[in-house]
Amino acid sequence: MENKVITCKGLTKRFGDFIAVDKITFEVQKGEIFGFLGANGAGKTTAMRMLCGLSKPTSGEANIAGFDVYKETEKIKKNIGYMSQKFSLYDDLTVLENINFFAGIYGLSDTEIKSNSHSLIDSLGMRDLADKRVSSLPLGWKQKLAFSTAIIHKPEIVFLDEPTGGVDPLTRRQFWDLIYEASGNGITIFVTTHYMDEAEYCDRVSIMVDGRVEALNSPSNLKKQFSVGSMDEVFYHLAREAKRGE
Ligand SMILES: Nc1ncnc2c1ncn2[C@@H]1O[C@H](COP(=O)(O)OP(=O)(O)OP(=O)(O)O)[C@@H](O)[C@H]1O
Repeated sequence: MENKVITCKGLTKRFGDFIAVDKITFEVQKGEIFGFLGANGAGKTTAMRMLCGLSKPTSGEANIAGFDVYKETEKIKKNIGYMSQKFSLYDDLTVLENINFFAGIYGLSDTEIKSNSHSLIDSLGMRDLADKRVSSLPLGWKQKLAFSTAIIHKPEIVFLDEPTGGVDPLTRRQFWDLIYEASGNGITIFVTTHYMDEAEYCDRVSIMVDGRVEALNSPSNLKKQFSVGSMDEVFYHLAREAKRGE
């Protein structure tokens, strides 16, 4: 169990009287692909912001890559990558400018930036697109580029908040090839999604309902636990109990 890179115990966030995240407890192993599911309003983003050191918990404990979420938020930020649908790339910069920008933000040296950015562009098969503005790329390409820039500093963990919103299943599948590659290189993946095909690709999945983690296991064990044939049905079974959401 020495390979735990995320541990949280009784982690809670209140907004006034409202308990957005209610005593969540789990551990994630190094290199694991951990799916963080829940209906709208279940508390995923609030929980993820605490784990990234962006929001102070009300109570409970959490340790990320060896650092405490109350006292060592700057160290956490240096050791993680983060990608969301809302915050990713600069549309008016080129592909290469975006890569260089994020590499700089993540603290890489000029020499590292030069060598990393060119090998990244090659590995993504984007050499012909290096000088194109990001605004001209299809969404699927933008997502792959955003993911690659989020891990350019080889973080311990990358947090992905609905990374593949709005693209078709084939493009999602291609995106997941990058996720598997990163996980094979020892990067832990913490991913929220509303797509149940993606839930099937995770090593383990937790499902939040009204601020609490109501189920946590591998997709195959969850299906056994709820005696159903798909993650869709597992999710429906739990989410229909939810009081929050739409
Ligand atoms: N700053 C805040 N002040 C008050 N309530 C908040 C605040 N941030 C979130 N909430 C509430 O906490 C609950 C959980 O929100 P959160 O955004 O974490 O859910 P989510 O699971 O990420 O949902 P979605 O899938 O829609 O993004 C919601 O009811 C939301 O309205």
